[in-house]
Amino acid sequence: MALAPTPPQQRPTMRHSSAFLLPPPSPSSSPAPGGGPADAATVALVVLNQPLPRFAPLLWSRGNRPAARLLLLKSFSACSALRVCADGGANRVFDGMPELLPGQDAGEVRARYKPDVIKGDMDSVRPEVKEYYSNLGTKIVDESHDQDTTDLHKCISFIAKNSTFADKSNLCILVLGALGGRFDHEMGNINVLHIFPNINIILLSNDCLIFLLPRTHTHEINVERSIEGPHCGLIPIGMPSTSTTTTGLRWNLDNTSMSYGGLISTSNIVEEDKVTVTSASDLIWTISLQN
Ligand SMILES: Nc1ncnc2c1ncn2[C@@H]1O[C@H](COP(=O)(O)OP(=O)(O)OP(=O)(O)O)[C@@H](O)[C@H]1O
Ligand SMILES: Cc1ncc(C[n+]2csc(CCO)c2C)c(N)n1
Repeated sequence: MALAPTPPQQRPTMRHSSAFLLPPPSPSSSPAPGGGPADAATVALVVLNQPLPRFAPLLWSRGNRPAARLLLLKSFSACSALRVCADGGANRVFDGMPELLPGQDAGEVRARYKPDVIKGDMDSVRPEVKEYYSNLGTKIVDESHDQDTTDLHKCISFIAKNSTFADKSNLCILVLGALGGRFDHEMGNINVLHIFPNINIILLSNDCLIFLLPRTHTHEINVERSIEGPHCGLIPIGMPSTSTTTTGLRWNLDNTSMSYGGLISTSNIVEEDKVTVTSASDLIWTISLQN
């Protein structure tokens, strides 16, 4: 017998925040308000084979300095506990980190930004990059036998199996370079959100971020208006939503149905610091990032 959907008023609330993108607080300032998935979350970083977003060094190295780590743990805890490169993503770290930090010695930067793992079908990582990181102790996981799942999918499976992240409710996976490239790859990356609906995965590019809002929860999205918005979208991918209700947007939905081929919410505008969303189907939330 099919279970009846949970009535909207009985769903637990899931809180989201992009506070992990804020510049690190200065030691003298009081902790940022924080909140959301990154609040006391363990963060894993996945780098894809796309130009590194400008905030890649910030997200990568937050956890390296003990003092900063402590401070951040109290505020928004965006320390990357595990850094995984999806195949050719390793080339992007090797080439891109020195480019993003031009005032610093390239060799020193390269050695500092060492991935923990390179995983994928290994048809894109350059041999010298693989050897360089392997010599520094990076774990290389060759899954060239699997030509049915994407490298991002392989990386998320790897992180999900890692015992450090036994408590999935406390895990936040930030995926760098997921958007703004080849459309088949972008769709594959968004599909991964639907394959792992119970893991908090955030797809990032320089221009926007995307995450899944599972239908099982009411969502409270704390908008960091100094760095994100105002443009946003709510999109049902894969199946229509018979009912979505929102607050905090210029064009709110009120028990409204959405479907591909019918109404979807694009070019919407965030009007309040907090946006709430309840929906009968899983939705994709996307918001612009300010440059
Ligand atoms: N142009 C792109 N746009 C968005 N995501 C990308 C793009 N290129 C790669 N990716 C992401 O980075 C991951 C690793 O990329 P890589 O190029 O190593 O994969 P690949 O399997 O060799 O790709 P393909 O053989 O289809 O070119 C991919 O699984 C995908 O998630
Ligand atoms: C129906 C179908 N379409 C495409 C592929 C190809 N493919 C999908 S993921 C992947 C690995 C990329 O690193 C490859 C080659 C497939 N296997 N099955």
